[in-house]
Amino acid sequence: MSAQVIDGKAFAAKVRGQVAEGVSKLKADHDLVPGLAVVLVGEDPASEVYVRSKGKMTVEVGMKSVEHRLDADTSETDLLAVIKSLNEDASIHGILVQLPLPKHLNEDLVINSIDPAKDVDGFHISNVGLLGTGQKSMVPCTPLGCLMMLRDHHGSLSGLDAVVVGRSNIVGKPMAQLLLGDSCTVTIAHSRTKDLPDVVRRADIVVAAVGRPEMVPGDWIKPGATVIDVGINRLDAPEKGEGKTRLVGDVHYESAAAVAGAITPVPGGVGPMTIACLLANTLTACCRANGLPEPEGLTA
Ligand SMILES: Nc1nc2c(c(=O)[nH]1)N[C@@H](CN(C=O)c1ccc(C(=O)N[C@@H](CCC(=O)O)C(=O)O)cc1)CN2
Repeated sequence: MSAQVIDGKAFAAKVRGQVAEGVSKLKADHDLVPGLAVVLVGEDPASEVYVRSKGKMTVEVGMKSVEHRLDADTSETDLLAVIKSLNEDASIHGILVQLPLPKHLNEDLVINSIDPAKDVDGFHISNVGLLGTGQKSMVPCTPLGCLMMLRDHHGSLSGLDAVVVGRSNIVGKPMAQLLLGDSCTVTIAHSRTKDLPDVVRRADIVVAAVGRPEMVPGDWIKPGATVIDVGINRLDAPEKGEGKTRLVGDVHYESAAAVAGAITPVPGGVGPMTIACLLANTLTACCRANGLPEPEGLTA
């Protein structure tokens, strides 16, 4: 294995430390405490874990944490009423609705009912438009985390060829916008892209966010390229014992690590950066709401 492993867990801890410093300065200088509200509808086990972690880490960096846990059969009207009350609550600077939502709820309608200034996920249509036109916005947490790791590894990204494999609204599209903003030459590829291996082979930076376990093998990777694996796929692992599972990314780690210059592991790569960037966005939202300068190094 030759690639340098980009340690997302350690990087995320550093980002959370910077957020905690920013929070303590806000308290000392302005008597302000950023507040983050997380809304969970239903009992999806993975979502439960993520929401618990978000609440714990919010408190650890010194912010106010509020959780709204609603039944799986909650009506759209009731969910919108919760969001309206959070939009109007001056002690809340960030609102997040954990995804996926139960099927009977219209995800776009729900997300677009969040005050865009409090939309710390960056999923509101206004924030999507602002990011797409290069204006100040709230930036989706996972792509922001990837960008931070890439900037840290490369310094400047200017002129590099980047291929994003995946075209989701949550990761692929905003990731491409962020890389363009840093002057990369960006290709968005996906499962139907013609000659996908050759397209990926051109890239100095590969961001894999396609949601298919180990889809990108090492022989698609240009020697020395940086590989950011956004995938989190849980597979059965009978070799570890009955009922056991293991997590893999969208990249075949062993073969890719043998040729890449740098690579993020799964777990311990992009995943932990998602929550760290959520906290960074909440601090940013609080600063903006109060007309204060934004924290340095924590935004795009
Ligand atoms: N409203 C949102 N919903 C969802 C988002 C989001 O950004 N906003 N992203 C994902 C889930 N997610 C946060 O919500 C998230 C996913 C993964 C991790 C993480 O740290 N993963 C670990 C592995 C965890 C495990 O063992 O299962 C890792 O990769 O090391 C954090 C947050 C969907 N929903």
